[in-house]
Amino acid sequence: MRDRRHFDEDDIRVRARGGSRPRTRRRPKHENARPGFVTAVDRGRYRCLVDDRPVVAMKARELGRGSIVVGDVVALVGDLSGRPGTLARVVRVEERTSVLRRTADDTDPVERVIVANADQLVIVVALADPAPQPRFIDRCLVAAYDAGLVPLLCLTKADLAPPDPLVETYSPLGLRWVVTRRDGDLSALRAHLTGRISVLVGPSGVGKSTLVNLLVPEARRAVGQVNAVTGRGRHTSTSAVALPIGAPADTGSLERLLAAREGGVDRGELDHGWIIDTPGVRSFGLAHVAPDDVVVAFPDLAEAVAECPPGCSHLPGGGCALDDWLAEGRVNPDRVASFRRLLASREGDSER
Ligand SMILES: Nc1nc2c(ncn2[C@@H]2O[C@H](COP(=O)(O)OP(=O)(O)OP(=O)(O)O)[C@@H](O)[C@H]2O)c(=O)[nH]1
Ligand SMILES: [Zn+2]
Repeated sequence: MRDRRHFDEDDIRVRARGGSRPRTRRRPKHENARPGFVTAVDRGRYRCLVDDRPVVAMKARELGRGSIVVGDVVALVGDLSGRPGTLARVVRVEERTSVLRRTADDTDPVERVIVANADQLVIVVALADPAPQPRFIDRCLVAAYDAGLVPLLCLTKADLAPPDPLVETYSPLGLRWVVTRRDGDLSALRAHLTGRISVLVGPSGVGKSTLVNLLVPEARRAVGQVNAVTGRGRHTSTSAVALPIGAPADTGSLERLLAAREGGVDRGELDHGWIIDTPGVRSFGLAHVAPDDVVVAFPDLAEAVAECPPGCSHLPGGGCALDDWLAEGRVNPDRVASFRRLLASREGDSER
């Protein structure tokens, strides 16, 4: 992401003419573009981190209808000072390492990318008030595996109820988990967040905002700055916001974080990460996910499903091996029910 890593021919030609740079009426000189990280999006305005400062940008017309979302790494030109009232232009969106999508609901085939480049989905669930919904967890697991994000189960409000039943269900599946409470120690959660770009998702009231404010005490202020630019209130925004945790963020530390994914940098050497809060996203539609990819979130059922006839819908009847395994008591009925509910909801039956 270091800028001007390469010179293209155009750049060399300009220099070869010598003397003063020619005044041109050409398009922006993209070879001079600088890298930025999109931390918030609000109605056509993109808040980007450039070096260590926030810059507000618009999309260059030449980008057309392509979307820019939180987590995108972009190339920017124009006024990159970050001074109030200035507006830079995004001229390029770099290739995404992951995309987290949702559909408006399970039967709506229109995919919407919510977040780019994340590598962890933090599924925030309260141990009580509201009571945990394993179906919500299962749905998020499907979305995470589909998007190539590692899931982390974050069980909040540990002061109200013990984590045991959920941990007993999910830790045998290889799911990593942490337990938190607002008056407790968050170091285990912090350790999981360091060196990653994490998306937080959870039902209303589980304590997500509480957690974000504990992790990033200045979060409110940072969010306020976005709105000072756009003139709109936080309450009207349902879009995602990326917040740095740990060491102060700049595009250099982001570069190391992205390199860690390819093994170029040891994740243990990183001292910062990003959390992406998604206030408007309560869950994920799964219309775009194939049945085989739903199975991935249910490793405890994989052995049974392997005995199914080809093309099995895995719904009751129709020769699904799960029926036999259920009858023989070899699989957990709650898990089968959750699996089948997710599959059925994808085909248009309402889950709720
Ligand atoms: N007992 C207990 N209550 C908590 C804890 N964390 C948060 N709460 C309370 O739970 C309620 C919801 O917390 P929020 O942080 O607003 O939850 P949220 O997930 O952001 O909710 P939405 O804004 O609706 O998405 C508030 O009344 C918090 O004070 C906790 O660890 N223990
Ligand atoms: Zn089947």
